Amino acid sequence: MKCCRAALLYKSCFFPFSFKDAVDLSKFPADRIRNFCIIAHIDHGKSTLADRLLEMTGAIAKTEKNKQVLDKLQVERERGITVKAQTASLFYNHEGQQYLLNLIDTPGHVDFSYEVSRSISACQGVLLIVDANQGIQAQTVANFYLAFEAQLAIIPVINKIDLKNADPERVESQIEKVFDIPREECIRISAKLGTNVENVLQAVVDRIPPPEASIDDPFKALVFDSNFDHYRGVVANIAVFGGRVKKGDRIVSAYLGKTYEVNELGLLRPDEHSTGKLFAGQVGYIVAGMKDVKEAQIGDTLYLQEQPVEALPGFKPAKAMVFAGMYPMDQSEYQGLRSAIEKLTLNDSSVTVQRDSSLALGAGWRLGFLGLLHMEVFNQRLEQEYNASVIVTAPTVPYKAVLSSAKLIKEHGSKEITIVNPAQFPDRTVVSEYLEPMVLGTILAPDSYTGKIMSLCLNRRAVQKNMLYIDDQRVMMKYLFPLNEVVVDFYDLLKSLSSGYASFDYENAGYQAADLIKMDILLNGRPVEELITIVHRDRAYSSGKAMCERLKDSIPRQMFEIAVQAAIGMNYIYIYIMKLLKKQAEGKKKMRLIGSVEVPKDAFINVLKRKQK
Ligand SMILES: Nc1nc2c(ncn2[C@@H]2O[C@H](COP(=O)(O)OP(=O)(O)OP(=O)(O)O)[C@@H](O)[C@H]2O)c(=O)[nH]1
Repeated sequence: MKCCRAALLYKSCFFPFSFKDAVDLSKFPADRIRNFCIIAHIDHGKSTLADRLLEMTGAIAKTEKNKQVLDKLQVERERGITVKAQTASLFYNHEGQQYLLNLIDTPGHVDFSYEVSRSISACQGVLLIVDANQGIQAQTVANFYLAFEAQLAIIPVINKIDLKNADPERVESQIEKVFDIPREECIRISAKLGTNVENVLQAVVDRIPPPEASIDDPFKALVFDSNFDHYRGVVANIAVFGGRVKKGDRIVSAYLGKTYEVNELGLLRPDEHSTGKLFAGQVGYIVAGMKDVKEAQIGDTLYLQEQPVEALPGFKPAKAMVFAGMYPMDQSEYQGLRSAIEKLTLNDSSVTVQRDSSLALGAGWRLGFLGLLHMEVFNQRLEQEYNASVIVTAPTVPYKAVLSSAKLIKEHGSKEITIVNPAQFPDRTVVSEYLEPMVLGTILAPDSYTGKIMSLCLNRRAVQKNMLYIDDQRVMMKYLFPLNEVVVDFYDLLKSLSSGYASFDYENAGYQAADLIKMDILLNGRPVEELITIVHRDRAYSSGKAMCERLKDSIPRQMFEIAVQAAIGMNYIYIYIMKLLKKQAEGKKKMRLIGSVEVPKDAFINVLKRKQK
């Protein structure tokens, strides 16, 4: 699917330039190669800058149609966000020399920061884009540290200087204060108009070191991304750290120890250009008959069968932070949904899938995602690309329980268990302690919103760790949050209470003991399987009441009276009786029948989203 779209794009936008005639890849020694990625807060202009760089180096023609060439997925174009990082090799002439610049586009949303770290692992430098009007945001800080810790060269680029309210002076001061980068190193550009973009290309050549890779070493490559193609199997994106590889070579995956024959390889411009070989320092794609993305593990090392090498240090696999059940609307659609989920996960190895079943919802799966946006995007892709209709249960974070029952410890083979399904939450009588995942959140906002933000954080059981003025008007705050409190709607609320000015990002911060309980929501006495949640005891009443109220607002009026209840075990903590007036309209939306009540499918997610009082 993705490849077909890529092929169409290629036809419509590729510059009339004969690639093979112009380039002999073996003539690109590593010292004329630069591997870099663009990192930034969401919407600060990465994709627009990438488009300009592609145009200026002749990879694509300059037309309106080519906006955001690297954002290939339908959901990316619709939502205006980048989900999956793409790679493009550019040829650039500088002071009489031709350079090969490998650009790796990265996503901006917090859920996809895992993609950012994998892109970084293939690079020696980054362009850190900051919007000239908005200044440094939470994701700018998070991305800066990813690059800084990986010891990459960092080129600060201040974008959107054409905007009326642009204040590059102020942004330069922020960059100096927060990142300790001299203001003279900042490049002011307008990616939209192309202003000064040439300076960015020059800086890439001058300031980013070439990869330390020698063609005389044995072949060694890092797999930093992979996609699945129905015809050819896995297409892995690799960065060659040493030696050379060509079509027909037999290569080994260090992770699995399996051997494969190289069928095809080449550069990405941004579409595939078969070159038949790749050399030290280059970045490109390789197809070697791998049938499953799990065979091309991100972070794996590839080497030649006859020249084994020590594996490169891989990097931590993505960890699912949000889990939810997915079930077909109708059990007769089970097979179709299974095949759709299989196909989508072939291309997204960060989604974890476990078979699951429930009395009310039948057979389905429990899926793990990097965050709520990741889950929503996955769901949207299932519906758009596979026409699948699914029931999604309340998202939950991975809680832990320390068991006290010898019988259960034996059954599970360990004292500590992870709970990804609230329906399987173990009772307090068999548990000595519950633990919840914590995150360290960074919030950046104008100081006039500080009071409101502090009370929102307090309301979410957060503890303040730090507060810093990054200039005379903007504050950076650090809070330790229970992950559960930020996962669903924290960001939406933060945005709305700060009129869109606050930004937020978080990183994992381990586990902490917490007083947790399982809460059921019932409709006419029937538990709603989608809405079982694990809550903090202190929050049970307010959260149960709010969920009941939102559920009643989400259900179309019915002929008869119904009860909406929240319960902990056998205790009802809140009851709401609805006076119902009219027959439910035959809605276009798909409904789920619970007891005798029809509930619209999207009601469940609305019920979970809390509103700020
Ligand atoms: N005025 C102005 N607008 C710009 C400039 N660069 C980008 N934009 C606009 O800013 C918005 C976001 O740009 P994108 O390039 O999609 O941002 P991004 O950082 O790639 O976003 P994600 O992929 O979602 O992280 C778009 O509406 C662009 O047209 C610029 O130099 N000037």
